[in-house]
Amino acid sequence: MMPRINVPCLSGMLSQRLQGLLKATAPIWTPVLITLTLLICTILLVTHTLATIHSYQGYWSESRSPLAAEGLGYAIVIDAGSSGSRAHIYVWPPHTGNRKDLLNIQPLRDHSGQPRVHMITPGLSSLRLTPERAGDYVRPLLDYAATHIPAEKHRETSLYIMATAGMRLLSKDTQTAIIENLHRAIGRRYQFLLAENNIQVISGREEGIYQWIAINFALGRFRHGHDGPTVTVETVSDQPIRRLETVGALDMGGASMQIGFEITSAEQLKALEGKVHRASMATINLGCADHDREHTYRVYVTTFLGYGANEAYRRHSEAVRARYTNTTRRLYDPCLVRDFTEPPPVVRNTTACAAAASTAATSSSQSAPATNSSAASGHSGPAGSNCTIPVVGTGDWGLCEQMVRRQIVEERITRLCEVAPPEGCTRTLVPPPVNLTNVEFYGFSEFWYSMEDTLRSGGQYSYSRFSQTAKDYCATSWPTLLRRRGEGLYGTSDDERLARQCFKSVYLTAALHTGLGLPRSYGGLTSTASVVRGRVSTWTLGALLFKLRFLPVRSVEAATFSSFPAGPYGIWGSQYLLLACVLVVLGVLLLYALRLRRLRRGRPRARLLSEHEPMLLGVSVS
Ligand SMILES: Nc1nc2c(ncn2[C@@H]2O[C@H](COP(=O)(O)OP(=O)(O)OP(=O)(O)O)[C@@H](O)[C@H]2O)c(=O)[nH]1
Repeated sequence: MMPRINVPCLSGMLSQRLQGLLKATAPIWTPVLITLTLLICTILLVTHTLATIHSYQGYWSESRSPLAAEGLGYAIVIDAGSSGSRAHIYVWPPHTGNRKDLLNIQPLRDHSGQPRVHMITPGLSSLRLTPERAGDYVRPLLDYAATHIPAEKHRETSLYIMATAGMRLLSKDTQTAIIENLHRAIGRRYQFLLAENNIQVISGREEGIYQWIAINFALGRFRHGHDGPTVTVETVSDQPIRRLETVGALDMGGASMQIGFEITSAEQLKALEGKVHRASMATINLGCADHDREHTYRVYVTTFLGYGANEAYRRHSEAVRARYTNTTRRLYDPCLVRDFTEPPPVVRNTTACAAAASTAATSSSQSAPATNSSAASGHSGPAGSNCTIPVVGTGDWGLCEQMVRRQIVEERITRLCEVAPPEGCTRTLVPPPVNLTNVEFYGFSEFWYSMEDTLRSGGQYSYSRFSQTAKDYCATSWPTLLRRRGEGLYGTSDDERLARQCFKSVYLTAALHTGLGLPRSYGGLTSTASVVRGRVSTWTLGALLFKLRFLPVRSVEAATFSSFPAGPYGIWGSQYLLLACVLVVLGVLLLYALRLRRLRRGRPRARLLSEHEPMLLGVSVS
């Protein structure tokens, strides 16, 4: 008779059969499972280790890091500006290990707590005719740095020389000649790390970005948390982010001026549509990972080459001299302090000058009153065909303001391209196409020197207060100013600062209100020295933070390398992985123990069951 199979019972029969099978084979599969789990974990960990070794090696070979594996890291950044070069020395402790933190880079300080900075004048661009003298030029700066950085650290101390507007105004060939000579001379004499692109003429945009980073770092605006003014940022990801509000940076040097501020709203972003403005946008990621939105900032940053205070003065001065006619005996400049006589003007060889020179030569009574510097220069009178008509200050704030404002407005239309794009041509002093009145700005360099040095009006800016102080200053006669300086009123201000302070004060306000279009009632500007709330805020610090921004993640990897490798999700990703592996192994072990216990307890029942196995399997024979 054929056996009859009861179909509805099939699945139950099978599962019971499976259970029986599992029970029977439990002592075999549990150790196999454990071994497999351990094997997979080992493979994963080895893969991570290899990946980490790879990135670790890449790091050292790629940047020849200035980061000391333990102890302090050092770097030297030379700001080679148009008016002089300054060596800044920076130092930082090992990274905290938290990927969210930037390196805690600080200036090296002297015993009184002042940052160690050494300055030389004139600017690096003064080597344009003698580039072979680059080694002699930079030596005082590097000797200074070498003295203050421990000798055993020299080999791991990166040296950066970043030249700004003065060098930007030179031809590419001249720039290259100076840079090559610097490389050769430094390589011969010093041990500092000097990669090929560590000596650079940086763009105005870069300078602006670095200044923006530096001030926000100094003010703690890159911190996490909401212990300060916050803002909703709509411009870095699909979801708005709430974080600390950053401030804008205004930097007026001798030859150029930079502005940088964060674009936070979609509305501002829309206003910046169009090629020219898009070119002024920079996306800065200060995080450790490529797609780190929390640390990504969209910054509007632009530079106005030629709109530094000294270059602006040079053009203003030319405009004054352009009023020269055959009959001019002396020229008057409302922007120079009253009764100051400008040393003989720039050498110009025009027919009119030649005529004036010969006229002046025949009239000793008309020769220029010599000032200290003009006498020293040996050009206190007419010199052949050179135009040496004196320019006398009248210290008239109102007239000067009119002149300077007109200069800015007219230059928007007429200024020729002095330097190849993208730096020069289109960058006349125009307002950015977004409303700046709600932006808080910090002003550097001339914004500080011109407000504070002689006028003692640094800090919170107010047009009415500042212009009144400056108006009084302009109208003070030159001999009175000299006497006051003798009494210690103007600190270390030299003749040039005292004499041009009137122009610079006017220019500063015109740059803000006519150039950048800020209303005179605007009160959001704070001019500041290079130290803000005890923290340094020079652009060189921003440059270093930016250049070393990937060091934190690498140092985390490096620090944890010997104990446990970091994976693609960092050290925490790897730790989670390890934890998961351990939990799985523990779980399997527990299961195994429970099984063994139950097997031991249930052995007689198992035997009993096995006696009835055919029935339990649902096969009945009829
Ligand atoms: N009073 C005072 N004036 C300074 C000092 N350093 C520079 N200046 C003057 O301030 C102006 C701007 O100088 P910097 O900020 O050094 O600008 P720079 O780097 O030479 O100029 P760029 O190349 O355009 O960036 C120049 O006219 C300098 O003469 C300083 O320490 N004190």
